[in-house]
Amino acid sequence: MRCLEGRGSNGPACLAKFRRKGLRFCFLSSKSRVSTAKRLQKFAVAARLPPDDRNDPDGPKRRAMEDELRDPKYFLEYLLPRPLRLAFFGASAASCLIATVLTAVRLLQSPALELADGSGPRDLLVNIIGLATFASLFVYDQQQAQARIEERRKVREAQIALGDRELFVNEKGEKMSRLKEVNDDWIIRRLERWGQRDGMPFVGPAKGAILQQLVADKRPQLVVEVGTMAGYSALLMAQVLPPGGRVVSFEKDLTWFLVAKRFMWQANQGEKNAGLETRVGDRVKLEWGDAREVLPRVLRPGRDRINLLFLDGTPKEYLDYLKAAEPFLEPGALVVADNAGVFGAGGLRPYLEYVRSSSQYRSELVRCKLEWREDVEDGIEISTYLGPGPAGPSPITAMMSKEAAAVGTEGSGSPGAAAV
Ligand SMILES: C[S@@+](CC[C@H](N)C(=O)[O-])C[C@H]1O[C@@H](n2cnc3c(N)ncnc32)[C@H](O)[C@@H]1O
Repeated sequence: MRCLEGRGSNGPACLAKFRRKGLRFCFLSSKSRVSTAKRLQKFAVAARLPPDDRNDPDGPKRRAMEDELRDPKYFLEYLLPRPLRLAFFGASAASCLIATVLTAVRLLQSPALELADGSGPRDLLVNIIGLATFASLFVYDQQQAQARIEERRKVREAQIALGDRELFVNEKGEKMSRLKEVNDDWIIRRLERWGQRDGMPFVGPAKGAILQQLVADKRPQLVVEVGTMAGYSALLMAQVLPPGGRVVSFEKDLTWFLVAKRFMWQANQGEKNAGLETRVGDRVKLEWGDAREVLPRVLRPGRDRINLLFLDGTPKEYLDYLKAAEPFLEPGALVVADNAGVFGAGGLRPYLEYVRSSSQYRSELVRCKLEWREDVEDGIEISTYLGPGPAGPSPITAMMSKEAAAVGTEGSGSPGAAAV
């Protein structure tokens, strides 16, 4: 916990100290076995992000730096090399030009014949359109590249000013700059700054601390997450996994999927440079697609047993995610649903009714604040999967659950075994 509280000025020193002692992550104390909602809530309050970014005179520079991380063009650039794009546009424009000239020459040589059968003018038009299209794409790409070069220059300057980038002289004596060794903590701090500034729906440090504590206690071999976004929660969970553990995270939005891929890659660099064999980013496997369809295809029946399922996608789909993942849940697995407070009476209602009334789950709400907001109450629903039982809740249980929700007694879920 000291480690989390010290994320501001003394955070790196604190983390280095823990690492020297061979600890991957450290919480308040080893005897802190967090099992009750109250304890988890206390934990969340203590882990709040220090106000190191508020009234920051370097704010504009930080924004310039982080804009790099938000622009999807950069992620496409990262995956699709520009030389290939230019070669394709250039070659296509050149072949259209050649075809245009050849068709024009043919038309000039035998105008009567070509005009009679109609193919000459049509070919000429098609080739001219192709030429115009590919030439425009070529020029547009060049212009975009110039704009990006300029933008990157500004980003580099901002990174140097903020200490994220260092200057060095290469073998040829040229002055160069490079990003400092980055690792998972660096990425997490960056994402927290971004999240706080723009109110991004990352799980945030307070709920993130609860999540980490659950993972640290549960020691899961397989964590499945629905809703990766930039990979903030996936990285947090990966940091505290036991040896051999992995996180499989599903994201349906391609841009976010690529963003998260890049962050996972970056998160590995510090550890790679330090010569470490196992890296936090490697423990996260990202899957692109709607989790409702992709999850049952990606996990192997009988082999992949989920020990912790974290749901943070579209609220009204939570029940579908759970149903898709249920055949893979290990008895005793934890199912953690974010935003059970803010969406408890809305999109999450069918999900909450299900886990609170089903005999297959024991469920409770851990109240906490919404990420980045001290004035908005939220909560995480933590349900324990008890194993396959009778199909679905009894009508009485379902009715009691509905009544309880109607009078606003949302909270400790009814242990299904007692209710049936
Ligand atoms: C609240 S954000 C997740 C934040 C992330 N867990 C974190 O704390 O950093 C929700 C994400 O879920 C994704 N999503 C929504 N519905 C999904 C689905 N059916 N399958 C996979 N991803 C989904 C969205 O594209 C979005 O990126």
